[in-house]
Amino acid sequence: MARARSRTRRETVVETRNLSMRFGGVTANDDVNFRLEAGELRCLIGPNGAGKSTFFKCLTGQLKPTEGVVTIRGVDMTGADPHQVAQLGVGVKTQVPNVFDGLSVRENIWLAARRAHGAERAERLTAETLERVRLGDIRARAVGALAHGQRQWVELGMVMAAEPWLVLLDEPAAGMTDEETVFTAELIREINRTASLIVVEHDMNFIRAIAGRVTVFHRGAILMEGPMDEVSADPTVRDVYLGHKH
Ligand SMILES: Nc1ncnc2c1ncn2[C@@H]1O[C@H](COP(=O)(O)OP(=O)(O)OP(=O)(O)O)[C@@H](O)[C@H]1O
Repeated sequence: MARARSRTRRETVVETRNLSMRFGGVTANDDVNFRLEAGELRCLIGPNGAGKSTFFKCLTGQLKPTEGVVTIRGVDMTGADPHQVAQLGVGVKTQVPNVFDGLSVRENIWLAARRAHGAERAERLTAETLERVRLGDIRARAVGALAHGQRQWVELGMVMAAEPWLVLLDEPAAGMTDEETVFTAELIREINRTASLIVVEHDMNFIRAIAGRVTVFHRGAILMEGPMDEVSADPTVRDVYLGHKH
């Protein structure tokens, strides 16, 4: 019996229990109970100020929740530092750029690979990653001289080169053109072949393109979860986005 059950319920890779985060009088997250299963690609959506980024930061160690617990693969990571989260094999891309502008595309990706792996493997992963993010032709260019979209792909490449099993991305398609957004969605689906993902995003077309499950935040709490089609057709979700219900 136990065996049959474990086959139907996949491993929980991220869980929060009764997570709340307050900034003075502002409740940014309010009693959030969240669960991500192995292999999932989950988007966090919701109107401005709904609490998505705050929740994301509680998962990555950028913020320590006021109340509640965060576990990653069953390990209590509540209030852990970002580097402790990274050490578990978690790849994180925050809204704040995390590249060395003075170094080349290749050097940035190599550094990320080398942080996680030995020299030989880092070399191989760097070459593979440059292909995957299609930046091979500009590998020698300084990252500081690149266009916005290319910089974002360098950062995604840095996440990929470490071969994480869990990836947390905050607005990976922000400021991109439609064409760039399409390729970014492709990259994310590719990452999902070997990693579970949580992606905070605004762009509805992008969310449809990556086609994962969606968790809708509203006023710091989870309003609804499900496939994008179901969620976007839900009258309450539509009202929240149009600002009818406050
Ligand atoms: N450091 C902070 N100090 C005070 N209030 C904050 C802080 N960070 C977030 N907040 C508040 O918490 C609430 C949730 O903000 P959060 O940035 O998590 O929302 P969001 O859903 O990510 O919004 P957006 O889509 O605009 O990024 C907002 O009312 C915001 O003003």
